[in-house]
Amino acid sequence: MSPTAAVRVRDLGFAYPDGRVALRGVDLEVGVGERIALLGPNGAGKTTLTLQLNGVLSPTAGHVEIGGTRVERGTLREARRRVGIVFQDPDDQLFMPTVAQDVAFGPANFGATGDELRARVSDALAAVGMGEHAERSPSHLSGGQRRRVALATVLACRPDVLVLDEPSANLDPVARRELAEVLLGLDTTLMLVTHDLPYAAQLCDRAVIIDDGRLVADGPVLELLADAELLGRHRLELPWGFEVPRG
Ligand SMILES: Nc1ncnc2c1ncn2[C@@H]1O[C@H](COP(=O)(O)OP(=O)(O)OP(=O)(O)O)[C@@H](O)[C@H]1O
Repeated sequence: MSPTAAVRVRDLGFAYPDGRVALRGVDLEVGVGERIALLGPNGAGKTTLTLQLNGVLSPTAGHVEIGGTRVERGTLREARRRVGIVFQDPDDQLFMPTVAQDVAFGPANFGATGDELRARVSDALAAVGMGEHAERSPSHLSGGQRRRVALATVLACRPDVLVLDEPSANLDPVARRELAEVLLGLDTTLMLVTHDLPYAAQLCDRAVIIDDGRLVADGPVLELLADAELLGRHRLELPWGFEVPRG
């Protein structure tokens, strides 16, 4: 057990208010700077797990630690600063009149002002290649551009852990590749929730499979993807013709 783990999830259980159990005894440790894919079929509990990391949802059993600090009532603000979640639908994250205002919103909320705030906005927009679009309305951007801006809104908060929920969904092949290049250029701890197994292979070293609220596999991403029987058991499939690169 590393004292410097970016994320430590201990025996985590969660049931929604209607009684549906979404997580059962999940243990997971993610090292600083590690890139890990969270794989699993629809309804497995992947999004529910990510929402526990910054306290949007609170566990019904077990706990989460971020950078060694337990996520609980008194540390929620800190957890939200440290863990940035990019939601699947960029429109959940964009609501201001301009791109720059959207990107400034998070860091301003965490206390950044003046030159510091301006630098955060321009750095985050430059990181996602959207610097030229700062004064445009997010609603006038393409889906791929909105996804980049949504990522910038989170990067501007300079999180220690970046969580992306289905970042490649609905992107054209060029936008998908460009987003991968952006993500590969970051040095934060990365947790990627995806059904896009080649994307997981490209971006991550390690993967876990979650099914029916349980963590059922954890290992090098290429080893997991090469195990057709394991994938089949958890309703995961590589795209036709995709060859798992030899690790
Ligand atoms: N607000 C909610 N109230 C009750 N049950 C919910 C709620 N949100 C999700 N669930 C249930 O919790 C379980 C886990 O859902 P979750 O969204 O975490 O799965 P997922 O692995 O992210 O799925 P997907 O790949 O489809 O996005 C599912 O059974 C789902 O129906």
